[in-house]
Order: sequence, then structure tokens, then C-alpha cells
Amino acid sequence: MQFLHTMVRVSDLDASLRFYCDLLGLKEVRRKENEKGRFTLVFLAAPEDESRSAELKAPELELTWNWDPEAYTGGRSFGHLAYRVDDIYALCERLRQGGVTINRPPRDGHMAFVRSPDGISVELLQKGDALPSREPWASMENIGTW
Ligand SMILES: C[C@@H](O)C(=O)SC[C@H](NC(=O)CC[C@H](N)C(=O)O)C(=O)NCC(=O)O
Ligand code: NI
Repeated sequence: MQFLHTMVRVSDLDASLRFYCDLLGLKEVRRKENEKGRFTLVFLAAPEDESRSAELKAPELELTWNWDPEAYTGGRSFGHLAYRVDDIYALCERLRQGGVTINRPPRDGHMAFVRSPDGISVELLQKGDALPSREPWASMENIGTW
């Protein structure tokens, strides 16, 4: 058995691609439009996973955009998506400047939590071998609500 992907439903595909790709850094690897079902699937991969050979089938994030608006309620049991990052401070600063809610700033240089436009929690973990470039967050209080 092999883990393939996590699927999240998104209410605004453009806003979600801006968050997951332009700001967070994921890469779109393919998409499927379904005229009959009236939805679009967009598969995203982290850069290091995207470069893996095809037979390894890297883990992906599947964005589902239903063309007809739906209210996505519940789902409290879903926790978060987690990514290992090269420089947690630089990434959080880019996300913050892009208007993203930083729920848990990376004050310890190790872990941060941010939210997608639909409120999906994303955990960022600093790679162990790479020291964060700077610490603009050390004195900042928690931003956003937990
Ligand atoms: C391509 C493969 O990875 C899928 O997950 S397709 C699964 C399929 N998705 C849809 O029909 C998307 C539109 C639908 N309105 C929805 O919001 O799910 C599906 O069976 N989805 C049902 C589910 O519970 O995921
Ligand atoms: Ni799927």
C-alpha cells in the first residue's frame, strides 16, 4: 500500500492556487475538468516530491473545485497538511506579506501553522539541517486565533 494524496475541497480555485502555489510554493502537476460532474481537480506536489521519478508516485494534494458553490461545513476531525521547508522564517514572511493568517508564528525556528483561504490548517516544519535565515518572528505575539 502507498499513500497517494489528500483531497481538500476549495471554494475559490484561483485564491487557493495563489495560496498553495504562488505563496506556499507547491507545483501544479496536472488537472482534470469534469464537465458532466461540474468540477475541476487540480493536483499539486511539493517541489522535492515533483522531481521524484513517476513510478515512485510522489504524495500529492488534490484540490477539488465544485463549479456550483457549496457550503463546506463540519470536517472538524480533519487536522492539517504538513510540509518540511528549507527556511521557515523566510516562508512565513512571504506568506504573511501575501495576506495569509499565521496562526502559530515560527518563533522557535521549528514549527509554524498557517491557514488556507478555506481555513485548512497547514503545518510547516523546518528542515533539521538548514538554519533559518533570520528570526523576524521571535518577539511577535501569536497572530490570528488558534
Ligand atoms: C481523481 C481521484 O483522486 C478522485 O478523488 S475523484 C473522486 C470523486 N471526486 C469528485 O467527484 C469531485 C466532485 C464532487 N462533487 C466532490 O466534491 O467530491 C469522488 O468520488 N468524490 C467523493 C468524495 O467523497 O471524495
Ligand atoms: Ni482522490
